[in-house]
Amino acid sequence: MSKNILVVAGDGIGPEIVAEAIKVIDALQAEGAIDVQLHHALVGGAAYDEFGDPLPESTLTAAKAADAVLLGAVGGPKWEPLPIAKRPEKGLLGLRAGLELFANLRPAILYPQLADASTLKPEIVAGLDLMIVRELTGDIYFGQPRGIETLPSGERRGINTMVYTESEVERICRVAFEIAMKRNKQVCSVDKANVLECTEMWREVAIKTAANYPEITLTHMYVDNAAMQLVRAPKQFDVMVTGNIFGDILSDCASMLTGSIGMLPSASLGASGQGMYEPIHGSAPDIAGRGIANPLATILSVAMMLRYSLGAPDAAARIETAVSAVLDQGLRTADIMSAGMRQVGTVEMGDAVVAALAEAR
Ligand SMILES: NC(=O)c1ccc[n+]([C@@H]2O[C@H](COP(=O)([O-])OP(=O)(O)OC[C@H]3O[C@@H](n4cnc5c(N)ncnc54)[C@H](O)[C@@H]3O)[C@@H](O)[C@H]2O)c1
Ligand SMILES: CC(C)[C@H](C(=O)O)[C@@H](O)C(=O)O
Ligand SMILES: [Mg+2]
Repeated sequence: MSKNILVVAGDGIGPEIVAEAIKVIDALQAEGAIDVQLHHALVGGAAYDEFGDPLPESTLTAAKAADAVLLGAVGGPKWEPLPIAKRPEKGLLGLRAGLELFANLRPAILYPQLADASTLKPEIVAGLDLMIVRELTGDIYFGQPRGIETLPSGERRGINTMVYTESEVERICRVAFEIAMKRNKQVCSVDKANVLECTEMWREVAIKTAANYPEITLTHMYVDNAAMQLVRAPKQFDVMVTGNIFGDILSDCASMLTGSIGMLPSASLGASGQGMYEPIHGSAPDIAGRGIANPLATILSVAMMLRYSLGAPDAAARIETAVSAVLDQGLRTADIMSAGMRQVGTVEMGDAVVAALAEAR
């Protein structure tokens, strides 16, 4: 039976990179490898401009009805900062929370062809295959109280609150442990338990939950050290599990080990099989409209979507093989360009992946 994908192209480079991902979906559909129907909706700045609301009710309803959501990126200087309730990020955060997508998987894999593009020396980064499991619907992103208030003195005070319940920590740790069971059975939980009670509890719950997974080796690291270790010796990690804000920051950091933030896909999953798939990067306003954005993170997000939500692991693997083939051909967008390679734009890169897909059968 046909599966429904809600496409949310978003703002900035969002529509440019999503167009290339759709080409890949269309190519798989044309040859009968998948059976999907695409629907489109607005979130973020585009939705704010059209409806005065960064997350229109109709979009959330359509997202809930879909088997999967493919999202480009949202936001940009035109809309930030607006009054907090209207900020476009509320659109994306509202979508994640509305769909209860608490588990954000952010794999950071170095394609060997991009060893030159990594910010680390080849011997330190070769073979990197890291999975960051980021909690996505809690933490300081959603904790109350929040806001900006004016004190009697007239000075303003900005407030955000880091909050986790035990059950929220337990369920994200379980996701990380289940993933680790299919990998090297090693999980590093990243926290700031030396300072923040919320993450002190995180660590306790992680240890308690790990008791259900006797084969797992669970280690703990403070987030500041983890950031340093990621750029010092990233291969010491296999699966990292962490909260929303730490995971946001660490995954951007890890992306550069793979050559570019334009290479990292993500899957946001809940308790059902439904998921939202998006590159980890943003709307890149500095390069929007120039046709130079790297579409590979979005195309690789389609592969994750096929694997995790649409039950098409073979098609997913073919996309990953096609991406590798295109890199073998020496094609590089500007962000991953290195000596001796051929620089291409967003559209040419997407076309090359579609062409390679036919070969990857
Ligand atoms: N998931 C999302 O929708 C998401 C994620 C992060 C940021 N944002 C939003 O995006 C806007 C811009 O944020 P930012 O500049 O801090 O982060 P960003 O990720 O958009 O860009 C950071 C840098 O990486 C580059 N970059 C990002 N994606 C690229 C790609 N595919 N190819 C080549 N280069 C790429 C950009 O040109 C920029 O120099 C903000 O409004 C922010 O809130 C949205
Ligand atoms: C745009 C923003 C709300 C978002 C986040 O912080 O989660 C982004 O940085 C991401 O990594 O997806
Ligand atoms: Mg981020």
